[in-house]
Amino acid sequence: MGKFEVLDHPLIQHKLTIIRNRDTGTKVFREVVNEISTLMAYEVSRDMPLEDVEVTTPIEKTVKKQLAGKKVAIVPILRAGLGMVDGFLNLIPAAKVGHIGMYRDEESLQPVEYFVKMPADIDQRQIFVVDPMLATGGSAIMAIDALKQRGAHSFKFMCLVAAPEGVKALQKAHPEVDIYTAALDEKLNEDGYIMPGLGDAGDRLFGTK
Ligand SMILES: O=P(O)(O)OC[C@H]1O[C@H](OP(=O)(O)OP(=O)(O)O)[C@H](O)[C@@H]1O
Ligand SMILES: O=c1cc[nH]c(=O)[nH]1
Ligand SMILES: [Mg+2]
Repeated sequence: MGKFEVLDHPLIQHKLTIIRNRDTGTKVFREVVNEISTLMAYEVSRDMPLEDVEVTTPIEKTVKKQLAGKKVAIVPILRAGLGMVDGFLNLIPAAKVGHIGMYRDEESLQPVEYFVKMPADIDQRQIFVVDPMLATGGSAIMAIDALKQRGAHSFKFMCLVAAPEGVKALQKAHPEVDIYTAALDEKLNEDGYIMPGLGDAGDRLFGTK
């Protein structure tokens, strides 16, 4: 079974409370999602492999560490996942970005895929799938299914708010995937929204409601 971690650093908790507030407008919402994503990227990159490298300081020659150059791809689930990309790239600027478009049918709550564009060497990359919300888990599961069909095999999933139902479903469908969230909320309501959650992440990021 992959990891399940709630990244509850005080700065992350504080910023998450700002975006939960219904009075927070689009501009601040977007900025704070970006900031939280950078903080989360710092946490989830803790186990990135290092290698020895020789470096000459002004004093002497020594052997120290550098990133081993493992290839990384960030895959946002559109639309809301887009809000997490720049924050991540702040720390891992050389990462490639793949996009997967998916919306949740309002009646059935089933995800519908509408776009996929991945880097050509996706099968060789450590993939960070990002989406602010893990609700029923349907979108995350279908996104990872789509990536596996294209040869990808190494995944971490990052969200801001998760419902217990979504975590369970994702763990059942893709047990090897590490899941990182900034908060584990209480449950889903009858419309499939996370309680207390933060509302519709895509609409709040892009001002579409
Ligand atoms: O876990 P699930 O039950 O599948 O729900 C989560 C999905 O719902 C939201 O997307 P939405 O369908 O609102 O699309 P949008 O990002 O374009 O707004 C959210 O960003 C996730 O992708
Ligand atoms: O609470 C929720 C659930 C799904 N998608 C969202 O954007 N918010
Ligand atoms: Mg939405």
